[in-house]
Amino acid sequence: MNLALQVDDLRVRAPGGRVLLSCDHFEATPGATIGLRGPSGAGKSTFLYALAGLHPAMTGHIRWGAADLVQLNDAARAAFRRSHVGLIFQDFLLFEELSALGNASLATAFNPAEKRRSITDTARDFLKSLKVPAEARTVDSFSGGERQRTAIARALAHDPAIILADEPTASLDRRTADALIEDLISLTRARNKTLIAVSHDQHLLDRMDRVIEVTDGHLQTEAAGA
Ligand SMILES: Nc1ncnc2c1ncn2[C@@H]1O[C@H](COP(=O)(O)OP(=O)(O)OP(=O)(O)O)[C@@H](O)[C@H]1O
Repeated sequence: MNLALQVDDLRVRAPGGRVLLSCDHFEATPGATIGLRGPSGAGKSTFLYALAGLHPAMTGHIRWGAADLVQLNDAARAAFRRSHVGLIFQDFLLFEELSALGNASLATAFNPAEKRRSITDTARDFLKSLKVPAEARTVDSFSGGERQRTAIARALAHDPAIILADEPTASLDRRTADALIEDLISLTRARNKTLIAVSHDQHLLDRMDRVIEVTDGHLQTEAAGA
């Protein structure tokens, strides 16, 4: 399925009606890797959440292939996310009483039986390569970095075509962060996934095809490379 991204006339509003983010036009071909950077409060996370169809107050168009997330209802947006989007949030949203594998393979609960095995296997592979204990402990005992890596394995386990990441390396030490960046980039490139990542991490931004500056609720002209 061709999931090229095309955003047009997008306005994302706060509950009071204030425009948090405006984007007249933005596009990305499948397989693109794009970094979003900018000052705190500029609207980076807002844009990322909008691209996932997670913002309640949007007008305009966010088209991933034939699906326009602005026009879809909540159930259809959720179905689109389940099939095509891997989300790596800043606050991880892990289930404390589950193991890393339990969290990373959560998508088994929402997918048909024939996909469950491959989701669990992929989750296990990612946890191993990210050096997270898969089943020894529940995640309530994990460090920030272990939680982050668990969240990343979860985002990738159902093999989504689109990966949206909010500061994926934020709580990792340099070495772990660099290893994670390599994993994310090699996976994205090998399987032609689209990766859009909010980050202040120059190591991550350096590996992206494009870096977009977000300032004061607007996407700025593109800077090539860093
Ligand atoms: N639900 C909301 N209601 C009102 N204002 C909001 C809401 N959500 C976000 N904002 C505001 O929108 C602006 C953009 O927030 P956003 O989280 O997108 O910024 P950011 O660029 O990701 O910042 P940071 O780097 O600090 O995470 C901020 O001023 C924030 O306070």
